[in-house]
Amino acid sequence: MRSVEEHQRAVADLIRPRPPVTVALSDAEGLALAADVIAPISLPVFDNSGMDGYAVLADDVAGATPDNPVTLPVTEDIPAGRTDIPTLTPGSAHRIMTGAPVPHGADGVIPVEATDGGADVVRIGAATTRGRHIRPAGSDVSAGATVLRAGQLVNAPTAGLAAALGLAELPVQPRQRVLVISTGSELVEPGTPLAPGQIYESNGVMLSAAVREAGAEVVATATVADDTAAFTGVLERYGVYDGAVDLVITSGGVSAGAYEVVKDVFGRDGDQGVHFVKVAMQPGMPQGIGRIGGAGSGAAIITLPGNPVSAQVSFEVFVRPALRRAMNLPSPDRPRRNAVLREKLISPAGKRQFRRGLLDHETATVTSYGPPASHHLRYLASANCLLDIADDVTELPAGAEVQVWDLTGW
Ligand SMILES: Nc1nc2c(c(=O)[nH]1)N[C@H]1C(S)=C(S)[C@@H](COP(=O)(O)OP(=O)(O)OC[C@H]3O[C@@H](n4cnc5c(N)ncnc54)[C@H](O)[C@@H]3O)O[C@H]1N2
Ligand code: MOO
Repeated sequence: MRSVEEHQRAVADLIRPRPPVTVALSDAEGLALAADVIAPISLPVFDNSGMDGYAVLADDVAGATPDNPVTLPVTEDIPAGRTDIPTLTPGSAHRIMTGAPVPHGADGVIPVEATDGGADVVRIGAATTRGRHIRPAGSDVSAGATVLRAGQLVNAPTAGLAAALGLAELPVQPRQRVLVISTGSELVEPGTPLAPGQIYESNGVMLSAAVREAGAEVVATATVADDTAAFTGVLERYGVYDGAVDLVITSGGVSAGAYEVVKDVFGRDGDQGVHFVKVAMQPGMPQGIGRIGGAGSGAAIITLPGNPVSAQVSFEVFVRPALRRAMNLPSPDRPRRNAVLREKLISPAGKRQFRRGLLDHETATVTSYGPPASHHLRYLASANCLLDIADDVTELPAGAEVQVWDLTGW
């Protein structure tokens, strides 16, 4: 059996970054920048007012106080968006709005609150200093400066900065394109009646959500019966052989039964580029890994076990970190921390066990949540961590320190 670390490395090697692309700003959100961003213009673009008020010459209002105001004629009105820039003649004021270009010759702005707000003539009850309430061109960003670095995540403020600089597109590390396939003749779509022996398909929904949460794109979520032709038909339909998919994630059909469609399609001995291995972990022992169409080319494929908890835990342990690394996204691994176990726990010898848990962040204590068997999806659904129990540990007493993976963290 291979170790969890060995399989993690194999999956990380398999899922390779796509070449960078340039995309519209709205499509760049949540992706890593693939290159530094150089400011094409300065910010602010022009000297502009930081206040609604009156542009003046500081010398003209020297000594003005509420009891001893200075009265000036208002010779221009400058709303934001005015594109001609007037010149202030000494001894006059221009009414100006926040963000509007400061007229040539003005060196200060008096906020409207310190005036009587006059439209033709204004009484100004405060002095000002040179540059007061004027935001100089280039005081935030100088044209030519490197404002964002390759690898930085495009988030709300970075997207905002790019837009402020007039950039409609950004170079990014694109999302991995993932096709999720659930296998099993017993599976029925939620919302339709169940016949005896049938169950509702849940892995596809769950793994697709996990793919998107990891920052990747779901090309499609398909369900196929245990039928090799149906399976390869799905690969063809969604362009797996045509370069439209980077990674195929399957669930089910990889254990030791008579109808193991995934093993039947790719062969059990690895000669078709997909290797079926046992990983010393619980849940998630039967795994498959390879490339459809041969080692060097084609889409990557990870075949996850069908038991729902096995599938989701395997995704957390192997696929999520590799996907995020390939997209250069931050925190590919869930945050890990030590917590004190609140009750005794047993674990199988020779397997690294990932138990579902409830972590109390404040007290750094953890309780195991639900039984270890891999069909107990209910407990995983409300767990907030995985307890990571080493393969040589068979029993942990209450009060023991245990490593947990914080599923609420990034
Ligand atoms: N003789 C052996 N039997 C099994 C072994 C073994 O080593 N020898 N391994 C067990 C372990 S561990 C696991 S995990 C499972 C993995 O089996 P498969 O990957 O082949 O999965 P299936 O048999 O197709 O399904 C297992 C279980 O999960 C349900 N399932 C599958 N897909 C879905 C889905 N999309 N939505 C909801 N539920 C799904 C399926 O109905 C089964 O109950 O094998 C053990 N057996
Ligand atoms: O590996 Mo299976 O996941 O134990 O149930």
